[in-house]
Amino acid sequence: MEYKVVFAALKKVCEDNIAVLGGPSDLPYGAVAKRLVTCMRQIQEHCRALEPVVASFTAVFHHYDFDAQTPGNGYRTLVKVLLSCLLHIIHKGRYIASNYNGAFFRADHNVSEMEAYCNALRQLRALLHLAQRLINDNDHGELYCLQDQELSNRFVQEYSSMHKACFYGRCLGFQFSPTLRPFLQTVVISMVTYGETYGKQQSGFGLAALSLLTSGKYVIDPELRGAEFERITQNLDMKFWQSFWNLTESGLLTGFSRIASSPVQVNFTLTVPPVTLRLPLASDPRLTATVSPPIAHWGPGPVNMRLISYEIREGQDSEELLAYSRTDPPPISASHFPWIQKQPRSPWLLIHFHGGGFVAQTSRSHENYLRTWSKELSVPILSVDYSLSPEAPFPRALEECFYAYCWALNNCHLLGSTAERVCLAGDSAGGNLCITVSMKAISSGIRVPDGIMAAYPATLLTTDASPSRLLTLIDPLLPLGVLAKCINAYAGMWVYNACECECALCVLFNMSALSGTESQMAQPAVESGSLSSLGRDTAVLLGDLTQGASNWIQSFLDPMRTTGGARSLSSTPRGSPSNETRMTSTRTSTTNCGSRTDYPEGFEPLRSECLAFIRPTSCPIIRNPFVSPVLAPNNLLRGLPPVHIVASALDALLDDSVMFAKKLRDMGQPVSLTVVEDLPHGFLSLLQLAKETEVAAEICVEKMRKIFQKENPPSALRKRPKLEETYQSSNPSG
Ligand SMILES: CCCCCCCC/C=C\CCCCCCCC(=O)O[C@H]1CC[C@@]2(C)C(=CC[C@H]3[C@@H]4CC[C@H]([C@H](C)CCCC(C)C)[C@@]4(C)CC[C@@H]32)C1
Repeated sequence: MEYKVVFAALKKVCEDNIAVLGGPSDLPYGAVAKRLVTCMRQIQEHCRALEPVVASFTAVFHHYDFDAQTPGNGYRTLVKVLLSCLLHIIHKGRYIASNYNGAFFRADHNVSEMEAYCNALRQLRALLHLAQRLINDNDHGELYCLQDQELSNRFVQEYSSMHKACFYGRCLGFQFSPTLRPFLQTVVISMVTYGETYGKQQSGFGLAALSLLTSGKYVIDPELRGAEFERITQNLDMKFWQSFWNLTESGLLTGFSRIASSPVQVNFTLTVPPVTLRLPLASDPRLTATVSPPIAHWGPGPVNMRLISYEIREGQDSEELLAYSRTDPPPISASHFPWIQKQPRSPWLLIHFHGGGFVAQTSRSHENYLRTWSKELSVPILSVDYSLSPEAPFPRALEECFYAYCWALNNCHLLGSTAERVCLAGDSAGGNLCITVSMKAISSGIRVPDGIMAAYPATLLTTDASPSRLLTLIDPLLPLGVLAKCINAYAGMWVYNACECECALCVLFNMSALSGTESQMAQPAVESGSLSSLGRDTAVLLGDLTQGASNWIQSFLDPMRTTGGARSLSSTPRGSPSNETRMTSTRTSTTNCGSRTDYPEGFEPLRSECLAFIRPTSCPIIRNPFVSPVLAPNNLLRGLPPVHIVASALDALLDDSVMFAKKLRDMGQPVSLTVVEDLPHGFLSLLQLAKETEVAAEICVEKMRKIFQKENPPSALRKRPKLEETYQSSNPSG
C-alpha cells in the first residue's frame, strides 16, 4: 500500500504549509505566501480526487502485466510517475515549511517550483482520467484501444490541446533516475537553442555565438525553456528533428563517444551492390531461394553497413571484403599492422539495426554501445545503415535490412564469422526491423536468425492510445507530435504533412503526390522463384495505398470524422479560472481546441496556447504486419526465433513491448520480457551517462549471450508454418 503512505505524507505536508503560511499576515513574503497557500490547496484538491483513482488502478494493474514475475505496463507506469511527482512535492513542501523563515530562503524560486509541480500534477490527473477511460473501454488485459478508433482519435485531439510546457521546464525529467536529469536538461536546452538558430543563415562562428547567447536565456529561465520546447515539438518539421537527432553523428559527439567507449580494431563501412542473392532453403538446403535487392521507390540500389569487431578476425582484412569499403585510404587491417594477431572466425554473428524513428541516425551514432557489445561478446557486428524516411518510406528500410541479413549469411566468412549462430539486435525502430526482417525470413523460407534482442521496440505504429503512450505528453525525448511525424514519414504520408493547410487544393495536391508514390511503388519486384515475398508485399502495399487514398478522401469529405468535435462527450467548457495556478502561457477553456473530453467533478487540465496539429494517421500501411508486427496474424509470427525484449518502465512505448511479448507467449513462441526501471526510451544511447543505463545495457548483452550460447535446435529444425499459409496471411485483403 505504498501509495497510501505517499498520499498521507502529502496531506500532512500540505496542512503544515497552510498552517505556517496561512497564519498572520505579518509573515515575510506576503504575496509569495498567498501563492504558496493557493498552490497547496490545489494540490490537496488534486490528491483528494486522485487517491481513489490510484486505488482503482492498483487493484487491477497486475492483470496487464506480462506475467507475475515481470510487473510492468502503462497503468503501473502512470501510477509510478504520479507518485514520483507527489514525492517531489513532499520534498519541496517539507523544505519550504521548515525554511520559510530562514534568512536564505529563496521565496520566488521556491514558489515557482511548487507551482510548476502543481501544474504537472494537474496534467497528470488528466492523464489518469484518460487512462481510466481506457481501462473501462478496453477488453480485459488489453492495453491498446484498437477497437475504438473514435476514442483513440479523441485522445490525440485532447492531447493536442493540453499544456505540456510544465514538463519541460522546472519539472523536466522528474520521473527519471536523478543521475540522468542534468543530461536531459542539457538535451532540452540544446534542442530549444538549436530550434531558435535552426535555419538561420550564419557562419560557423556567428552560429556558435548566437547559440551560446540563446542557450543562456534558456538556462536561466525554465518557464521560457518549457514553452519554447512545447512550441518546437508541436510546430517544427521533420527536417528539424532529423537534423537535431543527427547531432549524434557530429564529429564532436562521435569523437567523445569513441574516447569513452572501448576501442575496436575493426570499424569501417561497406557498400554492398544490388545483386540477386541465392540462399539455401531452411527446409531443404539443397534447394535455394532467390532474394532480390531492395527495389521500392527508386529501384535497385546498394545497401550500406558498418562492420565493427573488437578483435580483427580471419576474413575481415580480405581483399574481397575491402573491395566493398569505400574508405580512402582503405580501412585499418592486419596487413597494415602485422603485429596485431588475427583471431580465427567467431562462431557468432550479430546483425544490428539502429533506432532513430526510421527518420534519423546511423550506425555511427550507435557506435558507443556497439563497441562495448563487440568487446563483451567477442563477436563481429554488422550494423545496417538502411535508407531513412521520409525520402525512403516503408518498405525500403525493411527491404534493405532483409537484404543485408541475407548478404551477411552468404558472406559471413568475410565478416570474421562462421555464423553458426546469428543474432539480430536493434533498439526502438531498429527493434521493429529485427522482428519484421525475421518475419520476412520465415515467409521466404530461408534460415531465420537464432534469436532477437529488441530493446524498447516499436511494434505498433498507429496512434492508437494505450496507457504508456499517454506519457508522450511528458516525455522530453518522445513527444507525440514528433512520433506522429516519424510514423507519417515511414508510412509515406509525409507529402501530406508538408502542408498543414486543409484547403481543397492542398488536399488534392497532396493526394496526387501520394499517388505518385504509389506509382513508384508499383515497380514489379524483380524476382525469380516463388519464395521471395518482396513482390507480394509491394502488392499488399499497393492495395493499402489505394485503400488509404480512399479513406483519406472520405475523411476530407467528412470533417466530423477527423475532428471528433461533434462526438465529444460534453460541449460545456470546464475549469474554473478563479482557482488557477499562476500560469502565463496556458488557458483553461477548451474553446477553439477542437476537442472536449469529459473530466469528472468539473476538473479541466491546463490548455496550451499553441495547438498541435497531430493527425492520427489513417493510412492503412501503418497496419501492415510488416510495419506493426503486433497486428500480424499468428501464422506470420509462428517460427520466429526466441525474442528477448528489454523495455523501460518509463518508456512511452512500454505497452508495445508488453503486448507483443504477450502475443508471442500466447502463441507458444519463445519470448522473454525484462522491464528496467526509471530510464527513458533510448537508454542504450545513454550508456555512459549513468550506472542505471549501464546495468540496463548489460541486461541486453546477457540476452544476446543467451541467444549465442543456447543449445537450441538448429533454426532449420524449428517448427514453421506451411509456406502457402504464410503467404496468404501476409496479404491483409486475402
Ligand atoms: C494520446 C494518444 C497517444 C497516442 C500515442 C501514439 C504514439 C505513437 C507510437 C508509436 C510510434 C513509433 C514510432 C517510431 C518510434 C521510434 C522511436 C525511436 O527510434 O526513438 C529514438 C529517436 C531518437 C532519440 C530521441 C532516441 C533516443 C536517444 C536520443 C538521443 C540522446 C542524445 C541525443 C542528442 C542529440 C545529443 C545531443 C547532446 C547535446 C548537444 C548535449 C538524442 C536526443 C538524439 C535523439 C535520440 C529515441
